[in-house]
Amino acid sequence: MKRTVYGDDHEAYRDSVRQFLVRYFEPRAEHIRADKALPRDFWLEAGKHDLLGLEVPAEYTGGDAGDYRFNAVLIEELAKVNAALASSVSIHCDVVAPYLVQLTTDEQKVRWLPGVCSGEVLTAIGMTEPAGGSDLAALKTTAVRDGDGWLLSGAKTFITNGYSADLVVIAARTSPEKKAKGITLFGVETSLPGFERGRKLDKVGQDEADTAELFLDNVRVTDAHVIGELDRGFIHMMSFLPQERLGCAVSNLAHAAQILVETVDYCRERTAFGQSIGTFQHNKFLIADLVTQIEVTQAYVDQCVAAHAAGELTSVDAAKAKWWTADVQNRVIDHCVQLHGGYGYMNEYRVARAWRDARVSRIWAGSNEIMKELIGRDLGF
Ligand SMILES: CC(C)(COP(=O)(O)OP(=O)(O)OC[C@H]1O[C@@H](n2cnc3c(N)ncnc32)[C@H](O)[C@@H]1OP(=O)(O)O)[C@@H](O)C(=O)NCCC(=O)NCCSC(=O)C1=CCCCC1
Repeated sequence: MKRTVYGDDHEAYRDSVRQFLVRYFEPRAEHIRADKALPRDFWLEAGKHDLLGLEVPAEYTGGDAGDYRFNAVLIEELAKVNAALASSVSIHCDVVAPYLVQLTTDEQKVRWLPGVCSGEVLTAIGMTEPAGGSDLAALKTTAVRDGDGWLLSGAKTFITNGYSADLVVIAARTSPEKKAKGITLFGVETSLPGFERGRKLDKVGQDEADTAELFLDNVRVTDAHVIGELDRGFIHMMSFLPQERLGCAVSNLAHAAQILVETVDYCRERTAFGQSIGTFQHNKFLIADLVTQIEVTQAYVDQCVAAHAAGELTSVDAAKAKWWTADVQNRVIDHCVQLHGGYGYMNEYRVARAWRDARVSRIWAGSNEIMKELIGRDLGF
C-alpha cells in the first residue's frame, strides 16, 4: 500500500539523508561501533548537510522545516541504517531542539542554536537519575538559589550523548516541597566547573550512541541558564515527551521493517533440503505474519506523524505508538534472528546486533508499562 503521509519534498529530503549516510556513516560504521560514540566530525558534516536544524528557525541558521514530517523522514532513514544512530541524532535535533527553540529567550537562542545546527554544540537531556526514571516528578537533583544565580547538585544516568555533549538540559528541583510543580529546567554547559561525566556506559546494544552518567557538584549557573518557566519543568517535559515518544515509534518501526526486508532476502537465497527456506510453509506463513504486523502498524504510526504535523497528536496517541512499535520491533527482529539460524546469533551479522539494539525500546523514553499507565488513566482508571 502506498504511504500517503509524505509528499515529494519529504521524499527529496529522504534521498539527501540516504546519500549523506552512505557517504559519511557507512564507511566508518565499524570504527564508530568500537568507539561507542559518533565522532565530532560526523556531527559537523551532519550540520553542513542540514540534518541537525530542522526544528530551528532559519534566522538561527536552522532549516526551519516547520513540518514534523521532515523529522520523521530523518529518523526513519537513520534507523534503517542503524538504531543507535537514530537515537543519538534524534536526541540532539528532535528531542532537545524543541526545548531550545520553544522555551528560550532571544539571548539563549543566539547563544546556543547556531552551534546546535552546525554540530559544534552537541546536546543531551538529563531527566533520569540513579534512584529513578519512571517517577520523573520524584527527581532529586537540586537547584538552590545562590545570590543572583543557582547551585546545581545531583546525578543523572543513562544519558544518551551524555559523554560527548556540550550542553545538557538538566531537570532540577527548585522547590523541595512541591513534587511535580517544583522542577525547573536549566541549560548547562558541560564546561562549567563542577560538571563531571562518569563512564561511557557499557550497554547490551545501541553501541554507536554514547550513554553516560553525569555528576553535578555545586555547578553555578545564572538566571540566563533557566529554560522555560521556574517550577514548570515537569510540565514542560510532559508537553515535549509525546514528540520524543513518537520519534521512538518511527525509529522502532523503520528499524524492524528494514531488518525484515533483509531477512526476506536472506530467506530467498538460503537453501535447505534442496529449496529456499522461505518456501517452507512454516517460514512462508511466519514472513506473511511479520510483513502484516509491520504494514498495519505503519498505518497507525503514519497517522500519528500526520496528526503531530497538524498539531493534533495527543500524549495518549504517542504512548500507544511507542509501546506497540517497541513490541512489534522486538517480536519481528527476534523472528528474524530465528530465520537466520546460527548466523542470526553472530555479532558480525546485522540481525544479531539489531536484536540487541531493539531491546531497550521497551524500557526507555517511558517504559511500555508507563505507556499503558497513561493509556489506562486516559480511560478514567
Ligand atoms: C507519566 C508519568 C508517570 C506521570 O507522573 P505523575 O503521576 O507523577 O504525574 P501526574 O500526576 O500525571 O502530573 C503531575 C501534575 O502535573 C500536571 N501535568 C502533567 N502533564 C501535564 C501537561 N502536559 N500539561 C500541564 N500539566 C501537566 C498534572 O495535571 C498534575 O497536576 P496536579 O498535581 O493534578 O495539579 C511521568 O512521570 C512520566 O512520563 N514518566 C516517565 C519518564 C520518562 O519518560 N523518562 C524518559 C527519559 S528520556 C529517555 O529515557 C530516552 C529517550 C530516547 C533515547 C534515550 C533515552
